[in-house]
Amino acid sequence: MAKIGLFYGTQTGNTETVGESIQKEFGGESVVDLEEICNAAPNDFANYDCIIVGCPTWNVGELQSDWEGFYEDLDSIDFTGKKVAYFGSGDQVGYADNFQDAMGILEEKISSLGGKTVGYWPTDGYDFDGSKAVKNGKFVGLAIDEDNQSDLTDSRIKTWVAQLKSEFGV
Ligand SMILES: Cc1cc2nc3c(=O)[nH]c(=O)nc-3n(C[C@H](O)[C@H](O)[C@H](O)COP(=O)(O)O)c2cc1C
Repeated sequence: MAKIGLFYGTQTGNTETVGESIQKEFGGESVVDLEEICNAAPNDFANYDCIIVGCPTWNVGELQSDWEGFYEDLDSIDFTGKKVAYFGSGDQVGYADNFQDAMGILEEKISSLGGKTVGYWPTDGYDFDGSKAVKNGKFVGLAIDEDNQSDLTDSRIKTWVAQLKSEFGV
C-alpha cells in the first residue's frame, strides 16, 4: 500500500488525468494509490494518513455526481489526524460565479470531520467572480482549469506537488 491515497471523481476525464499526473509527479504507484470515488468504500480512507481529494464542479456549483453520491458516506469516516489536500477542475470563464465550488464544499465537510487541510494555493493568475473554494484569500487546494488554461496545468501540478511533499512530509 502506498503512503498517500488519492480519491477522485470525474465526468469527462479531466480530473482523472490530473490525478494521474499528480501520482506521477509524486513518484508513481509506490507513493500514491489512485482510487475513483465511485469504486471506493468509506473504510478505504482509513488506510492513509495523507489523502488527496479531487473533484470537478458540475451543474453550476455542484459536486461531480459520484462525489455527490459519496457525500453522506463522508460522515462515517474519522479524519482526525489526517492531512487532506484538495484539487479541483473548473471553468473560470463559463462559470465565473461558481469557479471550483466543489473543492470548497468537500473541504468544508472534511475539515469539519477532523481533516487538516494542506496544499492551499494562491488565486493569482485566475480571473473569476466567486468561489466557495476561496478561504482567507487563497484556494483551499489546487485549481485546474483545462477549459481555459490547460497550458498552465503541468507547471501548476509540479509546483503544488513540491509544496505537498513538504507539507505531507514524504
Ligand atoms: C454543464 C456544466 C456545468 C459546469 N459547472 C461548473 C461550475 O459551476 N463551476 C466550474 O468551475 N466549472 C464548471 N464546469 C466546468 C467543468 O468543471 C470542467 O469542464 C472540468 O474540467 C470537468 O472535469 P471532469 O472532466 O473531470 O469532469 C461545468 C461544465 C459543464 C459542461
